[in-house]
Amino acid sequence: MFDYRQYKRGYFMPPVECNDWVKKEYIDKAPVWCSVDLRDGNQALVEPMSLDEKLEFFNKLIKVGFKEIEIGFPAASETEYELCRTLIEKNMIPDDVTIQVLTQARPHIIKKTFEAVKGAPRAIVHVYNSTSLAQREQVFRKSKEEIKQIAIEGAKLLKELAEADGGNFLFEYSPESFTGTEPEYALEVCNAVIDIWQPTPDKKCIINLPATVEMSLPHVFASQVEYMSKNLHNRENVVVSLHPHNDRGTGVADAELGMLAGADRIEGTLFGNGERTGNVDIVNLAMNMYAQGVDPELDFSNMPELAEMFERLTQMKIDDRHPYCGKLVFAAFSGSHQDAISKGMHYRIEQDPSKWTVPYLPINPEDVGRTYDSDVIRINSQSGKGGVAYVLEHNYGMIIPKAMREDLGYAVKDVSDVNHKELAADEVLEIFERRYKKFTPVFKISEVHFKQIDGIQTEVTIEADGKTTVVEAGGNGRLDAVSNALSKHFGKPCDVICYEEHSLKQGSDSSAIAYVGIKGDDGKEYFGIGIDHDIIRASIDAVESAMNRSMTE
Ligand SMILES: CC(=O)SCCNC(=O)CCNC(=O)[C@H](O)C(C)(C)COP(=O)(O)OP(=O)(O)OC[C@H]1O[C@@H](n2cnc3c(N)ncnc32)[C@H](O)[C@@H]1OP(=O)(O)O
Ligand SMILES: CC(C)C(=O)C(=O)O
Ligand SMILES: [Mg+2]
Repeated sequence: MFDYRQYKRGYFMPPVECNDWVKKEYIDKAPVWCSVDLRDGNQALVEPMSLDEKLEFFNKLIKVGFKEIEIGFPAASETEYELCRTLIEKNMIPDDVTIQVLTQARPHIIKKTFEAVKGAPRAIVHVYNSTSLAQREQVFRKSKEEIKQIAIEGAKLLKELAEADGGNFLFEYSPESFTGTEPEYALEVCNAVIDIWQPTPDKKCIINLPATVEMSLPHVFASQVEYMSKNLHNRENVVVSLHPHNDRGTGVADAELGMLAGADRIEGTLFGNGERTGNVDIVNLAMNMYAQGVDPELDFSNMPELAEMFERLTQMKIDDRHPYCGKLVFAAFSGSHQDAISKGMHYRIEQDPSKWTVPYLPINPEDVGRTYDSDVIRINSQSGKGGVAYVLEHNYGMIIPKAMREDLGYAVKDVSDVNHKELAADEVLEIFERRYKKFTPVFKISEVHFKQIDGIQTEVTIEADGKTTVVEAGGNGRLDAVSNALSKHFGKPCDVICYEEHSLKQGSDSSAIAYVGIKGDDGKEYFGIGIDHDIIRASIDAVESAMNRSMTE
């Protein structure tokens, strides 16, 4: 049954209008980031991570720059508990990093959690209970007052056990399923918790507003967050945290608008792993800030390494289109995009290499450990001359003359179209060489001699149809003299309309490439190339190839 009438909107608007967040244009400061990869991410995996895998993940999160890391739900399993004990007992928690542990608001689970964090240099104990209408009615079958009592009792027990332990603990409370909870009621429960904890500037508490299930447009969530942020007790000593999930595919928008609405902290995961459609993707969020010139306070400069670790340990796959990280997110196959990117890259070098404004690429791929050569301009049947020229320039140092690009562009895309596949750089090179140099010729020039009398006089030895002929001709330069010799011998025009050359490699073994275009007797342009250590030889080869093309096409 595919019937939309069985559904209705399950969220509640705040009792008063809350839309000050609309007036803020962008996020100008990184929030406090809390990774929940090892808890929410882990609990959603087909095979939760082992102790060693979690330790590797933890160390990588530290390397990226996370200062708060929810390491698990210690009462859930031996592995979760052991991770906690290992990090504490082996002094693996850096001084500027705080671990966080999650517990239900149930006494035996809270007690077990405190046993797990005993001796931690610092720890956030995160307690939650569900407050939504659906869960109150269906799961707990309790009244609003009874559900509030669960939160109150949990909050009291946290305070009591922390005081008894004397350790360095901070508290966090989540009205789980906040998005399905009436905002006035969520506020009432959170304020009851704050009133118990009595946070101070030195010991703030965290109120975490989860979009446990994302239920609304992001602006609705932002209004709910603003309502909470404006009405929480002791607000200056409360860190308002968000924990968006991505059920509607707008977890990132929830987090961003929620920050505009007053949130100070974000809980999320790398690449958006997590329950169902995932937690909010912190890589995406942080890179969105980065791409607008705001310091995200996380370092994603080696995205390929991070992605490799993530895929290996979680056995999840990062989509090819995943923002800032997927294999294809910097790739341009289409001609007009390639042309603009290629021109934008040159413009940047000419104008100000310290600024990035290249069209179609929100960030410089090199910033996240990607390369221009293999990641950006890729060739298939949608590609154009600019892209093909870019590939040859960036991979082989060949600067294809403008006049030749269209002819080459169509030749390359035709191959891709016929074979129905992307072409790698070496395949583009092969097409280029086959078209302009390595094809079966009508004739060959086996010898050339020059004399400098009244300009240049030449003797060109031409081999065609099994015959060898020496042709004499003159010209105002070597290339002109050779093209005149060819024209004389074959009785066809060989007018050079384009000639460019440049060296290909630096150093003693440097070779040169020459590009020649001629106009044939049909008025069409034909191109050839020559590559040799001797630039004269390279240019003669190029005109020979161009003339041959005009006689074979
Ligand atoms: C949105 C989230 O991601 S929340 C985090 C979810 N993560 C997990 O659950 C992973 C780890 N969890 C576990 O390993 C287990 O659930 C445990 C070990 C914590 C508890 O297991 P169990 O004791 O078997 O109970 P279970 O999780 O099924 O909970 C059921 C009972 O706890 C109650 N309960 C569930 N959550 C809470 C809560 N946050 N606060 C208070 N009571 C709760 C339920 O109402 C139910 O009560 P009942 O026995 O009276 O019917
Ligand atoms: C425990 C809470 C914060 C949670 O994971 C959620 O509500 O999604
Ligand atoms: Mg969650």
